[in-house]
Amino acid sequence: MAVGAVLDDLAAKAPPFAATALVAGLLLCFVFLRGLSHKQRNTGLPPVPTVPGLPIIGNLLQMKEKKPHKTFTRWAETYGPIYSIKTGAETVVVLNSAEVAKEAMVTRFSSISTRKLSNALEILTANRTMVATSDYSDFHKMVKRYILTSVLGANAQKRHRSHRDAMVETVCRQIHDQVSGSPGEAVNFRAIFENELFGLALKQAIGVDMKSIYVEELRSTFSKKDIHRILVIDFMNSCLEVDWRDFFPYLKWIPNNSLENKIRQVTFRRKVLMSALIREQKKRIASGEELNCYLNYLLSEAKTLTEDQIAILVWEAIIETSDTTLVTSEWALYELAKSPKRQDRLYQEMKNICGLERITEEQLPHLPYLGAIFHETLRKHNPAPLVPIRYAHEDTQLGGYFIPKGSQIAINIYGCNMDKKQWENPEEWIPERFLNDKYDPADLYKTMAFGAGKRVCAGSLQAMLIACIMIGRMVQEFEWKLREGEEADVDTVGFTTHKLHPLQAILKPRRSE
Ligand code: HEM
Repeated sequence: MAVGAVLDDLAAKAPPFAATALVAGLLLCFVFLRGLSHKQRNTGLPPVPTVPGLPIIGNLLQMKEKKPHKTFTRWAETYGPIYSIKTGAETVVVLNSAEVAKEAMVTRFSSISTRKLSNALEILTANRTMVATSDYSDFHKMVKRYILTSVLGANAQKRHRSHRDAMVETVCRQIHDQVSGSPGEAVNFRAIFENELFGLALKQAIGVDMKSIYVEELRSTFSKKDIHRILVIDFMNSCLEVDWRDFFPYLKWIPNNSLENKIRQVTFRRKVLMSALIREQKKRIASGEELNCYLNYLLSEAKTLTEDQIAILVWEAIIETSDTTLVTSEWALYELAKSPKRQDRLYQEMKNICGLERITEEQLPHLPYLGAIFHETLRKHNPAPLVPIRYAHEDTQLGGYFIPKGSQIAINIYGCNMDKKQWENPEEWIPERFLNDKYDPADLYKTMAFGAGKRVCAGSLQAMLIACIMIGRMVQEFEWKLREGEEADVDTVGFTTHKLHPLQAILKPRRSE
C-alpha cells in the first residue's frame, strides 16, 4: 500500500475534532521532549550532516535506485564520509570511509552492537536465532563459538578439507567434459559451481550431499535443485522484500498481510525441509554412521538449544557457505577473462610454485598474486556491500559527531572500498595494488569486506580457501576469454552482489584431463 493511502485511511477512521486535538497534543509533547532531550544530550559535539529530503518520507524517494550502497557512495561525495538520512520516520547514519566504519565496528562497538532487522528479516531469521542476526549477547557468543569450532575455524576447516578438494575436482571434471563436448561454446561457470558449492555446504552442515528428500508436510519429494531454491534462493529474495512499516514503525499496527503471508510461507517451507533433512541425518547417526558435521556437533554439544534453534543454525551454515564465495569466484574469473595479461601472470606464478602439479591450499601463502586477485575482487565486487544494519542503543559519537540513541547505523563497505582518498582509481580492478609492501600478504582483512571487530565475518578463512583454490585451478586448467559482448555486463542483482547475468566464457584447456 502507498504511504499516502495509509495516511488517508487513518484520517478516515478518526473523528475530526478528536483527531485534531490528538495531533496537536502529540506535536506539543514532541517539541517539548525534543528540546529537553537536546539539552540533556548536549555533549558539545555537532550533529552529523544531513542529506536534505522531504517531510514525512525523508529521503526515500531519492533511493529509488535498487542499490542503496551506490546511492550512499554518491552522496558521500557531497556530504562527506558520515551523514544522516531519513527513511520515513527512521534516522539512518551512513558511514562511507574505513576510518569511521572501523570506529563504529571496533572503538564504539559497545554502543553499536545491536542489529536492526527489517520486519521480513525478523520472521525469516526466527527472531534473530542466526549468529549473523542475533544481538551481541551470551547467546551470540555461544553460537559463534559453535560454528567456529565445528565448521569455520582453522581446525574445523582442516577436518572438512577433503570435501573442498573433492568439490574442486568435480567442478574441473564437469567443465572439462563440457568444453570437450562442445568446443568453442561458452561455459556457464556459475551453474556448475553453484551446485557443487551447495553440495559442500550440505556436507559440512548435515554430513551428506542430499540428492533428494521426501517432505511429509508438503507431501512431495524435492530434488537437490529444489532444496537449494527453498533453503538459499527463496531466502535471499525474501531479504529484499520491503515492508513500508519498516520506515514508519508507529504504523506497525496496520496489517500488511500479503507480505507477511509471503514471508511466512518461505519460512514454513524452510522449516519443514530442514526438519526432514535433520530427521534423515538423525537416522544415520542412530545407525552408528560417523558424520563429521555441524548438526552432529550441535546435537551432542549444544544441550541448551531447542530443536528449532539447531535447525536455524544448521541452515545458517548452509546458506552462508552457498552464496558469497560463489559471487567472489565468479567476479574474479570475469575480471581475469577480461585481462589476458593478468591471467598469464597468475598462471606463471602458479607454474613457478606448483610446477605441473595442481595448486593446493598449503601453497596459498606462496602465491601473493592469487591472494591479491582475491582481495581486489572483494574490494571492487564486495558480495556484502552493506553490513547488516545496526543501531545505537545509547548516545554515542562517530567521526567527531554526536550520534543520538536510536539512530540506525548503515556501514557502507562498498563506499569504504571506493573511497578515492584511500584507493587510487577505485573503480578499476587492479590486483597489483595489494602487492605493495604496506600490505601483509597473510592479512585477510586488507579491505573492509569481512567487516571488523567482534562481529567480523566468521567464514573469512573458508571463503578465502575455496575462492583462491577455485580461481587458481580454473586458470591452471583453462585459458579464459569472455564471450563477445560480455565486457560491459557488470550489473548486479540480489541481496548479495551476484552478477546479473552469469559469466559466459570461452575456455581453452591448457592441458588435457
Ligand atoms: C567472500 C565471502 C564473504 C564475505 C565478503 C562476508 C562478509 C561478511 C560481513 C560483511 C559480515 C558482517 C560483519 C559485521 O556485522 O560486522 C559477515 C558476517 C558473518 N559471516 Fe560472512 N562473508 C563471507 C563469507 C562467509 C562464509 C563462507 C560464511 C560461513 C559459511 C560466513 C559466515 C558469517 C557469519 C556467521 C557472520 C556473522 C558474524 C557475527 O555476527 O559475529 N561468511 N560476513
